[in-house]
Amino acid sequence: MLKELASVIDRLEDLLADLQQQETPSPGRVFSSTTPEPISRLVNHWQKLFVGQSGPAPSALQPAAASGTSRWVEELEHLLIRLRHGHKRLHQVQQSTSNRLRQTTLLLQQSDFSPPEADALLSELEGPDAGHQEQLWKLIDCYQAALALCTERHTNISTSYHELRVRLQLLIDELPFSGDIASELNKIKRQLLQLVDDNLLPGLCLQLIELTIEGCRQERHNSTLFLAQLNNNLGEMHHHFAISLSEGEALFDARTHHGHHIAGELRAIGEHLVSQDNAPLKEEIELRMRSISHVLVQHERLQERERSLLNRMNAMEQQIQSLKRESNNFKQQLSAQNDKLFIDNLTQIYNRAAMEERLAVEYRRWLRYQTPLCVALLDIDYFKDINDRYGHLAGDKALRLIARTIQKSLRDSDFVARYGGEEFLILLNNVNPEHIRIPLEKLREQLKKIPFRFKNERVTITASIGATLFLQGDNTTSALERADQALYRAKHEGRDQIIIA
Ligand SMILES: Nc1nc2c(ncn2[C@@H]2O[C@H](COP(=O)(O)OP(=O)(O)OP(=O)(O)O)[C@@H](O)[C@H]2O)c(=O)[nH]1
Repeated sequence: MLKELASVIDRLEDLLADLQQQETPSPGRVFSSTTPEPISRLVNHWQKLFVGQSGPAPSALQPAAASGTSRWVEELEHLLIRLRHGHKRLHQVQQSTSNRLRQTTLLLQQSDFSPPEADALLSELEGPDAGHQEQLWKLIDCYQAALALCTERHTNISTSYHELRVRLQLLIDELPFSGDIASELNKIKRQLLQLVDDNLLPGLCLQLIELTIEGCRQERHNSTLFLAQLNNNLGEMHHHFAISLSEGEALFDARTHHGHHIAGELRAIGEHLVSQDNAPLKEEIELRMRSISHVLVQHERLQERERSLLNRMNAMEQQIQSLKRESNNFKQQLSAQNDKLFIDNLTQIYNRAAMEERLAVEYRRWLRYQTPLCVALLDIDYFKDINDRYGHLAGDKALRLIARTIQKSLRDSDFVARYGGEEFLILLNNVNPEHIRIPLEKLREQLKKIPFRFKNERVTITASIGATLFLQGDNTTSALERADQALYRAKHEGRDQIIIA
């Protein structure tokens, strides 16, 4: 992809150079607007003498494209700066990705658990520009953990099957793919939720790694296609432009030549008129007039060529417009993809990645201004029972409604993200430290009031909340840990309650 981007930049630079050259007034250019054009002066002169009209030269001789050119130059210069910047960033990302993946590869090669399919995947991973390296890295981590759990050859197992499944579900939510890849990922997620045999976990991890790589490949393919198309368009545009320029120059030369011819004829008429006033003079004039009308025919042909030149310039303008439309589409796709990176697939609220960013921002703000900041963890009570009794689809539906209710219950300036499977993180900024219980109680009550109905049964879902204010000397981890401990207490002291630590 870097290669294609580089050649797009090359083409744009060529085009820009040509446009800039054309923009500079020069007597040798057909569209120069400042230099009086010899041919238009001549035609004007000729019109005065023979047709009895004076005025500006025919419109085809006007510098029609001159004002448009400077606009193109500006736009192209702008585009070039952005492309060069993008090229540099892509290069840096590729470098860091390949370094990290090389480390991963080494790590996995050292493990004696990797089955033969893993080798094929590893060689894919070694490719220089695999995307989403963060998620791949985490998936490989999960894969290693799953293998360790299955073989039980590692004594210091810290991750349980349950935790691993929850981690994998979260990772799936973070993957920003759409279409077939997204539905395959959802299938795996469902399998994770219903998995009875934990020995199948390593296989599911491998499938996830494979899908992520495929997703990256598709993304790369789409970007490469776009760049190739852009490159083609620019190539075509450049071709038209080169033809237009050389045609313009040829036209100018031809016109100058014909201009001289007409001027010579006019001079000859003048000389004969002065020196003779008899019959042979009339004959001579007739002869010259025939010659002039021949030149006129040629002149009309030149005008036709000029019209076609203008048409070509119009085609170019349209191509630039379509190029702009394509670039805009691409930009929109990229920003949609970016949004997806921070939105949880199921609930459509912020995901954990977004939460990490926001928490860091709020923490820095708290350090600077010391306005009270509260972090709360909310976990749905006995959610496993909902899944077990009414099915995972019902569980999914409940999660969506719960997320929406939390969002509605809070102020716009507060922040909520899906922290884990049925766990949510809430940030309340600028709160009155004496009254942080009030909005959280209101939220707990509203969740309890949601009229869930599964299999015709009225079901009440409750939530436990652990919350804390950021205190002197805190960092994000220590505050989160305190909120987590508070949540743990809320669960163990009977659930459906709030503990503020
Ligand atoms: N339907 C559905 N279930 C999910 C999702 N993510 C996590 N879960 C389920 O949420 C349940 C969480 O169970 P536990 O961690 O045992 O907790 P719990 O049953 O809520 O019990 P307590 O938290 O102790 O009150 C598990 O059954 C997960 O499979 C999801 O995206 N959709």
